[in-house]
Amino acid sequence: MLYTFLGPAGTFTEAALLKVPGAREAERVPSASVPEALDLVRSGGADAAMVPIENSVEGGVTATLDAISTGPELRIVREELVPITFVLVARPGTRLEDVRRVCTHGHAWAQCRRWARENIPSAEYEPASSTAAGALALLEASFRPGDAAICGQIVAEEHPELEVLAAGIGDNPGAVTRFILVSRPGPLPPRTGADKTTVAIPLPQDHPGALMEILEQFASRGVNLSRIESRPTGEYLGHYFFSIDAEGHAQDARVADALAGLHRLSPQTRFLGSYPRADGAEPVVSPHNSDTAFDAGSDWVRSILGD
Ligand SMILES: O=C(O)C(=O)C[C@]1(C(=O)O)C=C[C@@H](O)C=C1
Repeated sequence: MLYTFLGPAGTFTEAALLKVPGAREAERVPSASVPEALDLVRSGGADAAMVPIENSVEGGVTATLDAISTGPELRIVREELVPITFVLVARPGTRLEDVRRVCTHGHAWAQCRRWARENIPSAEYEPASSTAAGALALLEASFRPGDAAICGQIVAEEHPELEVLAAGIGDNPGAVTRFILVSRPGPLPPRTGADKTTVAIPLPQDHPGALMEILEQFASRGVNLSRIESRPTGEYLGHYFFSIDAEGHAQDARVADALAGLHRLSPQTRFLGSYPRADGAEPVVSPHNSDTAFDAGSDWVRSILGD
């Protein structure tokens, strides 16, 4: 297996990848951005990519939601949850009161905003493609005195040339980011009973009540949703798709039936995968939405038709 991930080494995404059994021993190639990681999988340059999808404080990672929902098809085969804690690093000799510019990933900055306002009020934010990329920029020629970065502790441990000015600087101590492992389409990971299914559903145009009808496909089959977000398709103003995580596997009859309903409503619906939940939580399924009940319903209809 050859894995890629949002790099460079030391990102939270790499920490998520290292949780995958066998990934520590496998070949791992960092990518500079989420679209680059996914394109490397599409082109066959990597077998799978680990990318962030959702943070408990800052919400969806739009770069991922957009890049997996357009272009050649990909499939999510696994998810990982990583607790997020941040440190502020700088070149040795920099004091907290000297910090004028903080380079980091947008999601990291958003999670440390309150701390930054209170502790480094004159610091400006400089976007980086990842937390580790922001920290490594401190070692480059573009460095200016007063520069600092927000990253994970691991980056500071790997780079003694950087000093930790403050630790535990996240505004929400329980912050967690969810990451997905993405492959080219292939056999689905087997159903475990504690699974998730992800879909991207373009909202049909000139169809009053379309969103309600989409949600009804899940509700009427007792399928719980764990995430729903709207994103512009980019085609024209006002055209959106919904990115949805539902509890269950496409091999569950209630989920399969909901998917068929979605396709009827919005034929461009994209199936993005059924995969085991990282927290192992099993959904509560009422008896009338069980596989047995769906089978009994189909058998009954077949008997009416004389099949
Ligand atoms: O920059 C990193 O270290 C990442 O892995 C990306 C990312 C994100 O996209 O949210 C992951 C977790 C943290 O919330 C901050 C940044």
